[in-house]
Amino acid sequence: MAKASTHLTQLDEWRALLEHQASMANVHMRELFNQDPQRFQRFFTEAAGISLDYSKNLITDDTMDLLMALARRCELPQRIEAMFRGDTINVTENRPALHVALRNLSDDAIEVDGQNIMPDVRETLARMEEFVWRIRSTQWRGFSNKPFTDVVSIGIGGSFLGPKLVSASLKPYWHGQLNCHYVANIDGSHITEVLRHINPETTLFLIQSKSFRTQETLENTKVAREWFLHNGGSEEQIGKHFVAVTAKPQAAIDFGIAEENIFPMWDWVGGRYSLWSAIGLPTALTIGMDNFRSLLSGAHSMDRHFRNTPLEQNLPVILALLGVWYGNFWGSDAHAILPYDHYLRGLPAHLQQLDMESNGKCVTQHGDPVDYQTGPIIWGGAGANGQHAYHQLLHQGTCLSPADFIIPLQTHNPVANHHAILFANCLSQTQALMQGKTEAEARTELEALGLPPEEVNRLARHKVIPGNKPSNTLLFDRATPRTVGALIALYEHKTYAQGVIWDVDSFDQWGVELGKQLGEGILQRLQSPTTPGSGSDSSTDGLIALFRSRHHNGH
Ligand SMILES: O=P(O)(O)OC[C@H]1O[C@](O)(CO)[C@@H](O)[C@@H]1O
Repeated sequence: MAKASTHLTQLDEWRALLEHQASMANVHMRELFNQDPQRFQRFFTEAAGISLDYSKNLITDDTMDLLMALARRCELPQRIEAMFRGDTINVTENRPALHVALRNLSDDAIEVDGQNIMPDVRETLARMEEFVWRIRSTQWRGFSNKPFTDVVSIGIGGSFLGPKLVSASLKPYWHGQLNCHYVANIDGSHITEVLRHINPETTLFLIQSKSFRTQETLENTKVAREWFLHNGGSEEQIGKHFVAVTAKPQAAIDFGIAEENIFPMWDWVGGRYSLWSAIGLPTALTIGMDNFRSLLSGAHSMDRHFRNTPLEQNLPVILALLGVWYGNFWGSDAHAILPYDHYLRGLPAHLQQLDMESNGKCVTQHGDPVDYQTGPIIWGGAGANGQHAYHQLLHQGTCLSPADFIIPLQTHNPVANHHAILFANCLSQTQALMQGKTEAEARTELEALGLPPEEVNRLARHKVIPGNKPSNTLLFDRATPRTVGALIALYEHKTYAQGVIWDVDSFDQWGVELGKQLGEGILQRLQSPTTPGSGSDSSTDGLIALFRSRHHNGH
């Protein structure tokens, strides 16, 4: 068990980091690079096909030593082992978090309650394999005997973001005849827009819900079912077109899904860690099972790295500790994810759920309030697009948001000189963030343009860029199933490692429940004028009345 967290800020290791930060407060990264020509080599490491340059951070060797000491004091190596061993690390839900078992390609057994879970994992993979083969080879067809052309995955949160990200990341590996769509939102426009473009005869619906009681997913499934029945399908043919993935098979059966069309999930997989399970079926259908297994093997090599590599060379641990450094010692409360790869543009959205749902916590795993910052706001978007939008704030704004720049060395689409230009853009951003531009440099530039002295004086300060803004550069050869698997697993482990330092339960998500509870009562009041419950608060009452007034008026 980790050090009791109310004392985290009292630890000698924590205090040492506070003192060290004070000594670093006026150091500029430019100087650090000037002083040490080996800085890149010193702060560069690789694992599982992913390279990490973390030299453009506000760190010295001492910083890393002190961060590693904190990690050891928080028993990070023991906690990593506890996760792989299947200990009950999700303490509030009283279960392990064993997404690593889903990609365990070794012969090692992994036990939950004394039972080896690997046979179930392998059997499910074999079932997926057969199912994927039957659909892709057109053995399994729609009700009019036509091969499937479209897969619609209905799910939300972890039952949506992970598979959607992987499908999009691996678009070059898609089956030419099979299109994949995702429906998540309860906003009726989402499913309307998807249904508008597909044919019920050739569409397969995958209902993805670990709990099988998520409102958005169940309501969208009802709409899909009605649409199917009103457009040529019949009750008897539902079995050909509706498949579910869930840890609650009875709920899916009660809902009308045929028992043989249900793929299992398990309590020991968290929703946001579930893309490696049968929740990955839409991905497997689009990229094929061989590629899906390569995805798992990429993640598995990152797992082995995380488990077996000393903290000093451990990629997820390094990223985690850098996040702790900025969040807890430099006052940063945001972290940007900037993939310079069109196919990986969904990465910020997936990592938002992964990180913010995992570490957005204000009590420790023992239930004590924390007196330090936990998970940051994760945000971001595709580069180079962001350079023409929010990078201004990164360069000259007042908030500190360290950023991960993520870029492949090679592209799947060598169009003209695009990849070299993209790469240059990525590097120029990290360089600009690091070195900035001094007032003297700004003046020299303006003078070189021949501007009169008063114009130089007026503009120089606006052109100053402070620099000293931290970034990581993550590289891999190309977005292949293996590298994408390793990259996502890297962030999963980073998230867990930070949760260990902050002593939170990274695998529960009680915070999302209150909105769901309140939503039920509000829905009743929106729909029924006789439902009591007014007087909750004037804002909510007023907004409910406004909605009802529009609906009474027939809008
Ligand atoms: O797969 P389910 O049970 O439908 O849940 C979907 C998502 O909802 C959440 O529980 C949050 O509301 C996520 O953790 C989960 O990924």
